[in-house]
Amino acid sequence: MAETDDPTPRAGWLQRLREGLGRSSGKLSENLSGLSRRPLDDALLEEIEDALIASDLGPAMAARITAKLAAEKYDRQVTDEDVKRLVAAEVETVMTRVAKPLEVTAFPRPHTILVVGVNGSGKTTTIAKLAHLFQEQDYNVMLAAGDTFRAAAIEQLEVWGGRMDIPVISGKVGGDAASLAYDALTKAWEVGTDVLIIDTAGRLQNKAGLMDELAKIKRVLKRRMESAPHDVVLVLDATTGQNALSQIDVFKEVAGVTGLVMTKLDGTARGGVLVAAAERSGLKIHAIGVGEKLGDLRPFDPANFAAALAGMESESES
Ligand SMILES: Nc1nc2c(ncn2[C@@H]2O[C@H](COP(=O)(O)OP(=O)(O)OP(=O)(O)O)[C@@H](O)[C@H]2O)c(=O)[nH]1
Repeated sequence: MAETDDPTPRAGWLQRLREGLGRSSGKLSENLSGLSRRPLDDALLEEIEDALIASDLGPAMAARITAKLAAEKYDRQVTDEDVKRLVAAEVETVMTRVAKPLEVTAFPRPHTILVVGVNGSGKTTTIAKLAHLFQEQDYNVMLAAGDTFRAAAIEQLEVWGGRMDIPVISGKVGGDAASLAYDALTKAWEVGTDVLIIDTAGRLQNKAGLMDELAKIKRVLKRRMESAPHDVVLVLDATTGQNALSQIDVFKEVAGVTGLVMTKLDGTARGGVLVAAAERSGLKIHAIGVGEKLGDLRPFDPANFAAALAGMESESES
């Protein structure tokens, strides 16, 4: 498990973001390399479009970028840098529409966040990282170990809570997740906690069971506090590529997801999948993870993400 004392200054984060997305930007460079040594014509435009699709940016974005390139450079020499600059600009435009860091807005408190996703997506560590972000903003946080199916998930959350000095409400393995969530909300309300983050089970193999369980959790939370949960956050593992996209569809259906966190962008050359996920689902992107340490998950910043994905220097770095 990762360490907790990880202050992550802003420059350090930009460096990590760039390193984390290095495989993805490297793949884009590789796909584009050697393409731009002749004047831009229809055949070259098609090759560039294919290279962008092969970089997981999705066909719609690839088409828009090549259309812009044609408008700017037809019959003229283009460089890889010209294409990357357009990729960065287009990705930034699309991602700016969906970028929305999680905010503590509920009044009265607690702001209640339900976290959903398949096992192994990085859900538990993401909860710890989000808690860390809220602590950095001086909010007090409580966690609820609502993945009652697995002892390891409960223990892992308790360990994180202990390290960060955050209370963790947990129950027995096999216990009722909804009543645990209700107890946690009651407790958080009583002690004046700012943010309650609730873990949930992620067994997609039993879709109907999962849907019932998540619906029940939401129902009982509402019984205690009509506006809860204030966010239903889906954690996606970027390394699962296209699978991540189909998980969005399932979890939108079973859990009424309101926003996304994508983890493990450092472990894949397919970082473009976040762009495809945003375009396809229209869901808000709250944060991205590029490593295992607490400071490796930060609120989503479209300009820096776009620049890192395209392998360009971002404005804030220059
Ligand atoms: N490289 C990398 N690893 C990550 C990231 N986020 C989480 N992980 C690792 O992914 C693994 C799974 O994370 P967990 O938090 O245990 O995932 P989970 O979804 O709760 O999975 P279960 O506990 O198995 O249900 C752990 O080893 C994490 O350290 C990330 O952004 N980058």
